[in-house]
Amino acid sequence: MKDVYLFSGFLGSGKTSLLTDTIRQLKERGLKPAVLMNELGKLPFDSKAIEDDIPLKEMLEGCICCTGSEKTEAQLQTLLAGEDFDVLIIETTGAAHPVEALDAVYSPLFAKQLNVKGIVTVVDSKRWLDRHLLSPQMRSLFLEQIRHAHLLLANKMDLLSEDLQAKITFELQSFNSTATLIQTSHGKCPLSMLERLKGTVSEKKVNEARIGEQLTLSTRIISFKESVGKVEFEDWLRTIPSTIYRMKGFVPIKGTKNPMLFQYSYGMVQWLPEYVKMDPVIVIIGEKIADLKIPGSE
Ligand SMILES: Nc1nc2c(ncn2[C@@H]2O[C@H](COP(=O)(O)OP(=O)(O)OP(=O)(O)O)[C@@H](O)[C@H]2O)c(=O)[nH]1
Repeated sequence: MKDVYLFSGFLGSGKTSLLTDTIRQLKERGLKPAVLMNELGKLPFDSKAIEDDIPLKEMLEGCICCTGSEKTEAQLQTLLAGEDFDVLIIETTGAAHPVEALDAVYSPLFAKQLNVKGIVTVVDSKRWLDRHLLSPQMRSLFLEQIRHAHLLLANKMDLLSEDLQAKITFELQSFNSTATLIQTSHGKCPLSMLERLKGTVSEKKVNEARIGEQLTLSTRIISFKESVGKVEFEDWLRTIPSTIYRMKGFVPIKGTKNPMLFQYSYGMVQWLPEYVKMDPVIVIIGEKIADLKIPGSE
């Protein structure tokens, strides 16, 4: 399994700085990184920060979550098939919702090859202090990126007094008390902090940190043991909590030759026939998903 890190954070928060420093540390350890970068809101020279020997896929026309997951899947497949690497870093655009970016990475096609370690959100500490100046939509995105992080970097600490550094750390921690938080300048985060992330996916159990009502986004991969009736499955879908944000994969439906392609997002369901016999596996992304009983699975 290759470790995958998703770098999230508002525009200009320090993601590229984190990326270049992480690559340096990985190389020092003799590990080979690969990078998937999207260029929305970026200047083309951003990718020049990545040295030539690093496999790099850029998504110039848009962002990882809105160019369509097929495209991301294709990019990942090309990387997996054609490049030799140990660790994949995905730098999302500062305008991407981390749930959607995560969604693009969790294709059932390579669920068993990629070990998604988690979302690392870089917070522009000055912007945190000035968040009331953001539009409601942008503020909400900014807060979502922080809320869903598994590791939070309170960055640009060099620009703040000690009092403000303490204030921000306290505020961020109370906003997302499940993430590990570290103070950084210029995105300098020890590799060990990244490696310590437990990963968000497990076939058997779900890694879900729970403190009070605050939950971290988590993921489960479900393998089906037997075919299910379509009506039965759709009845079950009507019972699931609204904290299930996304499901996708291949469901073995009674009476069909191959498992059907299944997509679920925000209550919307889509079924498509599949002409190739794919593994009957779905990926679920959401909160409070540990106790879900899925028809047809164990
Ligand atoms: N003073 C200071 N400047 C920083 C720090 N981190 C990043 N910067 C600067 O902030 C600017 C944006 O940093 P990047 O690393 O490019 O941020 P980014 O999140 O990749 O930016 P986008 O790709 O545009 O979203 C650059 O000019 C960095 O040099 C920091 O900790 N302190």
